[in-house]
Amino acid sequence: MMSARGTRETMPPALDAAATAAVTRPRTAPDRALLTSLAPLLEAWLPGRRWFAGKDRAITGLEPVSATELLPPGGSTPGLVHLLIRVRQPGPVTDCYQLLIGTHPALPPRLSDALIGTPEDGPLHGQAVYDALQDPRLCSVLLERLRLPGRLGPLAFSRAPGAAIDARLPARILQAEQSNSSVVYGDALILKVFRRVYAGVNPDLELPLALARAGNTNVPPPVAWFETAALTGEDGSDGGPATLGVLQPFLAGSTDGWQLALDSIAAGRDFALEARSLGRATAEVHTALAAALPVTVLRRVQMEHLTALMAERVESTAVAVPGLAPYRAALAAAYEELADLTRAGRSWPAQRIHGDLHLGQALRTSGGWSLIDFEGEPARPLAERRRPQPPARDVAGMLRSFDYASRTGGPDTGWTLDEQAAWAARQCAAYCAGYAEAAGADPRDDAALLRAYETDKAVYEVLYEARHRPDWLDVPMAAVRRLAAPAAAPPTPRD
Ligand SMILES: Nc1ncnc2c1ncn2[C@@H]1O[C@H](COP(=O)(O)OP(=O)(O)O)[C@@H](O)[C@H]1O
Ligand SMILES: O=P(O)(O)O[C@H]1O[C@H](CO)[C@@H](O[C@H]2O[C@H](CO)[C@@H](O)[C@H](O)[C@H]2O)[C@H](O)[C@H]1O
Repeated sequence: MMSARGTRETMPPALDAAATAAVTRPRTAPDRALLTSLAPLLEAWLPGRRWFAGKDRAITGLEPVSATELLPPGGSTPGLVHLLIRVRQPGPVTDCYQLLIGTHPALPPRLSDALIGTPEDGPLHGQAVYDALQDPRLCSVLLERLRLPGRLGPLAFSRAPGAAIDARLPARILQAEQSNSSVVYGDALILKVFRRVYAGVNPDLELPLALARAGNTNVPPPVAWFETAALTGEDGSDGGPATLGVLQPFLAGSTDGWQLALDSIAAGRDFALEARSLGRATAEVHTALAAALPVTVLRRVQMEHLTALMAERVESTAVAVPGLAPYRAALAAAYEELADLTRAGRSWPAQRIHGDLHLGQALRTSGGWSLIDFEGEPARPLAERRRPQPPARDVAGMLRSFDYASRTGGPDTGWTLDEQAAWAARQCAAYCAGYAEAAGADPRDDAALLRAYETDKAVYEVLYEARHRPDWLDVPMAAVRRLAAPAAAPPTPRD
């Protein structure tokens, strides 16, 4: 576990006496009475959250993992309780979720959208219980905790050496529906609070910390973070501490690559210079990760495992999205081609990578591109996400994103399908050329690997769109049709 550093400091004037008392008064035991009174409200509230992964299954029970007071609940002033709960649902694993629960004797109307409910009995009887991350005042309490490294019950707060945190920065909640919840403090810092929590260090802390220590500047360096003491693993084992949240610099004035790409399509501008520079930034991050963290070589056994996972994804997605079924065999051919190469003795270098790279994960500032959100594919077990993988997976993710941008922005501009494909091909070529400049190797030279990863990502997207944005389903389905007919789909073009 990363050790808590630093010493206690005097409290800033912005926090009141109640907050001062609470942050130094830990309460560690899971509070069953508290959860019992909250359970019916949470069971109704959780399925409506974008970050709740179990929307397709009924909740059969909630179990407390820990309940930690940050401000005493139940009184005449707002309270704040940090909760970790396991959500029981049919299926082999029970997910653990992080909730920050605000309590208020009379919830102000500005917080009405955050209301979870009002318990009819138990310790919070009559109090409004709400999502504390919607309340700037309670978000400030969390920032104050991060300013003061140390322990609070099972929670451990750490700060990067030399990092200064001004706890008076006003909090603003990012409203966009995301996999997690993020709070911006005064346009200077952003705190990502992980909602679904896994035993072990989250790559969204691990990789940016490793990159910061290696001097890489393409990723915002963690300023502070918090963890919980040993959490049981997904398989019931003792999985060790789990990362709960990461505070990092907010890149004010940045625009994400997705928006920039759509703007450039709408304005009829080319994006190739940006794509090229994004390719270079990706390669620089990969090079730094390979130097900072363990690397390996994937031989036959590992590649067979990898291609088996890809094939499994096709099968399970075809069950959930029947429109994919006719392409199953043709898609699997891309994975077979890789497996054939390994059987012939070919091996591939693997290293830690981003794992879910797309244009929305790239922020353009005046100083260049920054990459964010190193969590990897959120639905996969943490151990799998932390395994070294071929960097081509990230490259393929970005290539898919250029295809998405052209098919989303192109029709509004009146482009034909050929014009959309030509735009995407130009950006893919520029991105790969930029990558090659910085990495010394061109990802297009490994066409079988790139095609397998593009295929795997397109299949992932089919399920993602079917679940979250059915109107967008045809974007990855069009890619599936193209990738399933490789003779008609030329390899990624060169400049
Ligand atoms: N360092 C940052 N600076 C500016 N904006 C950021 C930063 N980190 C994240 N964001 C914004 O917050 C959004 C959510 O962050 P992300 O890490 O992708 O969270 P999630 O895991 O919930 O998808 C991003 O789409 C981006 O717009
Ligand atoms: O929430 P995350 O950023 O972790 O990623 C998920 O949501 C993305 C959509 O917001 C989704 O990305 C897909 O759509 C993008 C356009 O909205 C496109 O640029 C990506 O290439 C495409 O994969 C992502 O797959 C999903 O994991």
